[in-house]
Amino acid sequence: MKIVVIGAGAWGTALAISAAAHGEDRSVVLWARDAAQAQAMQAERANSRYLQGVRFPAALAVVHGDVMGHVHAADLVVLGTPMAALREWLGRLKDCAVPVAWLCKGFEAVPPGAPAGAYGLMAHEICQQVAPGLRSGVLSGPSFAAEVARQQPTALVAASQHAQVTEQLVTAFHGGALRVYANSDIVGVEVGGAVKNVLAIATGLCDGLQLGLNARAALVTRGLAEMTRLGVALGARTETFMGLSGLGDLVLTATGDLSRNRKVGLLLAQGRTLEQAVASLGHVAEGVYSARTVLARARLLQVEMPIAETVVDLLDGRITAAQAVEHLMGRDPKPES
Ligand SMILES: NC(=O)c1ccc[n+]([C@@H]2O[C@H](COP(=O)([O-])OP(=O)(O)OC[C@H]3O[C@@H](n4cnc5c(N)ncnc54)[C@H](O)[C@@H]3O)[C@@H](O)[C@H]2O)c1
Ligand SMILES: O=P(O)(O)OC[C@H](O)CO
Repeated sequence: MKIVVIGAGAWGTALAISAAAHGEDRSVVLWARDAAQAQAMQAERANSRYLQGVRFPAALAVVHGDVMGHVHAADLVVLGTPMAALREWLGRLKDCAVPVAWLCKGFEAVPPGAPAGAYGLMAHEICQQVAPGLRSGVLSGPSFAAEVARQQPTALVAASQHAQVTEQLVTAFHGGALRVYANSDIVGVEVGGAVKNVLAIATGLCDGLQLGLNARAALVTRGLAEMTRLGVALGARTETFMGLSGLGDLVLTATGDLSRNRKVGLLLAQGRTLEQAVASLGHVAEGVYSARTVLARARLLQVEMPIAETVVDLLDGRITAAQAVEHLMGRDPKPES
């Protein structure tokens, strides 16, 4: 099996390492956008910018430059870029006969200056728009890149409307320290992966303000209710949110200190500006870019998402961290649903 991974950040690299480390009959090509980074990775046999101390297996080759020759010879193409680059790449791959899966977790950001009511799309919706003939899907679930690169046990979920794509993802990545489950509910899997990032900003803020473990459990639980309400309104199945891409990824990202989204909340609680917090990460924190779209889509569907709304108000500078807490605690009593 030949797997091509496009995007050599933390997650693309970790999965490329993992796929190359198990199975004898495979080759993995990792495409890096940056020539200098590609050269450094080729020389060091490691990605020291994003995953220090992890050596590349022999079956992993790093390439740069024209990727289409590799793409057409592949059995599976994996897009490891952030959400912001997905539209561009799906456009480039639109006539590709090979199955394509993305790893990004988010909703497309609302472009600056967009008219009121404008909203971004989920990854599979972008694909339907720009590459409707592509056999495509998503690989998601609770997974910190550093742990996967070190071959620590991890469970993922592959989702697609095409069974052949989920089968290719399972063949490519299931084995060794990775378990890959299949799910046909791509809407649920993508909503879970996007909304947990927004909620992790909220729990980071909560922990940074030292509000306590009770408060964090309340945020995670009520956050799961928000995520599920939005997902079901968008056409997802409720049970998907009890799975790896719902509860699983929410618990990991909201409580695990390896999370970049959680770190944004922690830094905001320390009084850093959003620009300072984002600049200090050195990685993408998708919740920062997805939050407004999550809220815009919820509003269009008349879905109540008070935690996401509070995160958006905070990110946009309309409220302070202290006011965010007052906002959530000052809400009227409600039935638990
Ligand atoms: N890091 C994780 O633990 C993890 C786990 C699961 C999912 N994800 C998701 O995977 C996606 C990527 O995350 P990451 O952690 O690898 O990000 P990262 O910040 O570590 O790296 C992003 C990479 O994407 C590359 N890139 C940016 N724009 C590009 C473009 N137009 N074409 C090609 N490459 C481009 C950058 O050069 C960089 O190498 C995000 O959506 C994230 O939510 C990350
Ligand atoms: O570091 P984060 O917050 O982008 O989270 C990484 C993964 O999505 C966790 O599953």
